[in-house]
Amino acid sequence: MSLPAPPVAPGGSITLARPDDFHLHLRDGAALAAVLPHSARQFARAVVMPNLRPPVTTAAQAQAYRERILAALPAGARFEPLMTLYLTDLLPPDEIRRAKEAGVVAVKLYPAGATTNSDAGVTDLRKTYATLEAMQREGLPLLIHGEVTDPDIDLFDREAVFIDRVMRPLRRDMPELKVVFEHLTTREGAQYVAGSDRFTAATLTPQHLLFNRNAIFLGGLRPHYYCLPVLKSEEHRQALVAAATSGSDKFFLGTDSAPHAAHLKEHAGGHAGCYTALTALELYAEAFDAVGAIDKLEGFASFHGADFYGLPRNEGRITLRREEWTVPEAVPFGDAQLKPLRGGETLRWRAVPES
Ligand SMILES: NC(=O)N[C@@H](CC(=O)O)C(=O)O
Ligand SMILES: [Zn+2]
Ligand SMILES: [Zn+2]
Repeated sequence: MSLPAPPVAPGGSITLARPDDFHLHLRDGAALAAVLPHSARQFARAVVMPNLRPPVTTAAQAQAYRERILAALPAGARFEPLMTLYLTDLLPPDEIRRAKEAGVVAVKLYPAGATTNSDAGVTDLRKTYATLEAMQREGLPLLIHGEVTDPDIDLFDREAVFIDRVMRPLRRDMPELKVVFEHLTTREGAQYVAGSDRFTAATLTPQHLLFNRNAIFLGGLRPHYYCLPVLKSEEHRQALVAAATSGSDKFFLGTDSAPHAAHLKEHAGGHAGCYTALTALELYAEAFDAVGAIDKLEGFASFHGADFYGLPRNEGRITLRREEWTVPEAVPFGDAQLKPLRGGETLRWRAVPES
């Protein structure tokens, strides 16, 4: 056990290599234009999720989406979108080579019905094995929303059951396929990944490191804390914090920032997703600082993910200052409003990118 990092005094700061976000929803059109500057301000690169309507299922669609993202960047911003394809039962193995040539960095598995815009997702992973074999050959990672959708399984157990029903058989059948278990939410998930070989890694979101499921219900139903996989109990949160701050290179930053218009979250059948891009690094800093591990943030945020994907580490830097500031309650989102997680609250860290 290493000693806790010394606390950073108010007004003090730490500087990190510029980080990357390995799990980000940017949407499209006016929504894309509204949220992209927030991510581009803090992150050098982001792995952009393909769950648009219709989903991004071909190399050509991924290239066109990448062009729309670049066109929506504020003047002078330096930000590289890393594109992904959406795995369906019908994604042909040939598309993998074309995707690789087009600069696509990964393929995303959404079990059909598991989350937002997953109706085109995979119904049985075995139907995709020829495509997964092509990915294994090309070294293209599979990113997994790891929840079973069986209605008989309790919502809070869906990740743990996924490990036994899907992850273990997949790892046995496709041992050298690179796999990222996205947005881990459980102790079982953290233990599974920590005990796996070098082909398996995981992303962790700020909300799952900072909050347990009480946050959804305290003082009334709070839809802005509702995302999928849903927040779990305190025991699980602590296991995730331990994994993130362990220094293990199998765990890295992926916000899963998932913007939905406020009126669609504050709604019967409210949409799943927390909007964290505006405050991402500050939220992670708070989670790491709370356990005296701010010195472990740089590896988690800036090195482990790039190393797993085989990308160069970033050149630029970003400073986190120990300074209080209040998160805006809402930001414009096309014709609607978007409510950032912790909107209206005071945060203790503030990110100051290098100009
Ligand atoms: N995390 C979420 O709650 N929502 C994501 C989808 C996802 O990552 O599962 C979204 O696209 O809104
Ligand atoms: Zn997901
Ligand atoms: Zn997501």
